[in-house]
Amino acid sequence: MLSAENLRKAFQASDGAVDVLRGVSLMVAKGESVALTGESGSGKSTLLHCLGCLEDIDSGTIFLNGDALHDLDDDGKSRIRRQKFGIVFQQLNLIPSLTVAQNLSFHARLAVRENAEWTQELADKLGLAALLHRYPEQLSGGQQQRVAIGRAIASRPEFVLADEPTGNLDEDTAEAVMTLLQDLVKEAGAGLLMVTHSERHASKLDRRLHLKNGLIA
Ligand SMILES: Nc1ncnc2c1ncn2[C@@H]1O[C@H](COP(=O)(O)OP(=O)(O)OP(=O)(O)O)[C@@H](O)[C@H]1O
Repeated sequence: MLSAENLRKAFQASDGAVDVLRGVSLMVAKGESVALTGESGSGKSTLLHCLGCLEDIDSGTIFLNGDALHDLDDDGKSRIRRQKFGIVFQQLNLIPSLTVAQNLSFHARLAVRENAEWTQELADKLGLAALLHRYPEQLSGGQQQRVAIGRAIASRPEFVLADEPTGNLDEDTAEAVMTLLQDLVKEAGAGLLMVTHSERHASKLDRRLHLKNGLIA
């Protein structure tokens, strides 16, 4: 289970401090898929980054299956990120100099959990089997998004954090990619917290959390 209690996070911008998270508490169970919605600028990406140890919090607690993430130093945070989380970023962050196959197994290799059979199974399920030797720039937007999803799941994470994984895709492709993501996460028995602007996608997940004025509404 991933749980956060009273998370606070402010940024110092050139025009003053921005209080983004003002006491956020939430819980996502293992195997549960939860949508994170909220207006643009409400702090969805910030919350995801804080939960995934990519951004330091000002105060509050974050626990993943009993481990306190808020107490970890930078090395500890990197280790947890590698071992426990699969993260799909808004800007996919595929590595341009690596092939699709190498991108798919990149995080699994870092987590020392590379498994050729599982990676091949993912490539088949994601419709990437014929593209394994291509480079990211030789793929369509939807194909790149599927590689980013496969890469996040290849390391068999306990939790997948996805920041609008279907942004920039047309409705039909987005729908197909979403279904794949949900199926793969369920099959892996992982939890999913997914930022989305789409009512339709949010309604397909088990539950929804809505961020408003720095709090879960
Ligand atoms: N590094 C930063 N420095 C200063 N302000 C920041 C920084 N990162 C984010 N912010 C501010 O924090 C607020 C929340 O940003 P965030 O990206 O988390 O929102 P969001 O809900 O994900 O938005 P969107 O739906 O548009 O992607 C915004 O007001 C943004 O301007």
